[in-house]
Amino acid sequence: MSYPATAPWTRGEFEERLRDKSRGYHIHHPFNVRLNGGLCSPDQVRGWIANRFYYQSLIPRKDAAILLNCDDRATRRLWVQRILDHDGVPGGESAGGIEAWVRLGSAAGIPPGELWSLQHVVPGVRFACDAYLDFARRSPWQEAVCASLTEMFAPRIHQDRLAGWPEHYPWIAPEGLAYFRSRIPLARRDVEHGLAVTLDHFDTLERQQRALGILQFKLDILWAMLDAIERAYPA
Ligand SMILES: O=C(O)c1cc(C(=O)O)c2c(n1)C(=O)C(=O)c1cc(C(=O)O)[nH]c1-2
Repeated sequence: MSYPATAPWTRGEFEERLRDKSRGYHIHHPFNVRLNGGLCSPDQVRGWIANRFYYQSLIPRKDAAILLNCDDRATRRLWVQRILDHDGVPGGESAGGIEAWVRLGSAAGIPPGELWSLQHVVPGVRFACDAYLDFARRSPWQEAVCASLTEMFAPRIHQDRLAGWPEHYPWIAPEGLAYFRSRIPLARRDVEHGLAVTLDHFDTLERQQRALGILQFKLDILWAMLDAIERAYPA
């Protein structure tokens, strides 16, 4: 039996190609390699935390843009949890991911007001994060879901931080690292859902190739953020 050259990849093959994109993840960026290898100065670590705060602060707005564009109730019911994970629920069990990031900043010596002021956010980081929010606003919701799939690769980078930072950066109070610990199960849960949406929606070869392009766009955002941070906080 012969298949036309344009037959879509099987689900397994498509997923493998998506996962293969890990090779371009920011875990391999020279700045991250130095950061998780214990080679960054306190100013560089603080610069990274303060700049990444902008990304964290936009994530729930990005997820709200997906909800706005999503006409599928079943998806919205699952997706709304992501906003609560980051913003927290008043009186709830967890203060939320953004608050946990603020605590990371405090543990590293950055007062909350200084983080919230965004005074340390450099233009390249701002542009990159804004591009992600803008993409989620303007694209079909399934494409924005696909862009979130860099989270497939995130548990490893969080684990690297948990494993290395206490020894490399003993001046950071250990309770500040709680954000990284909290994200590992949440990222796995999010990816399970995001991957199911992506494997269902991108069901022709052309669409599957588009999905790989979207994932590359998101990898580029994360990479460009570290390029900008590296430039702002030279060794
Ligand atoms: O620390 C990291 O390297 C990292 C990367 C990513 C990512 O790959 O987009 C996310 C996160 N962290 C993260 O904490 C997070 O909540 C998150 C949400 C999303 C998303 O696209 O919806 N990515 C990420």
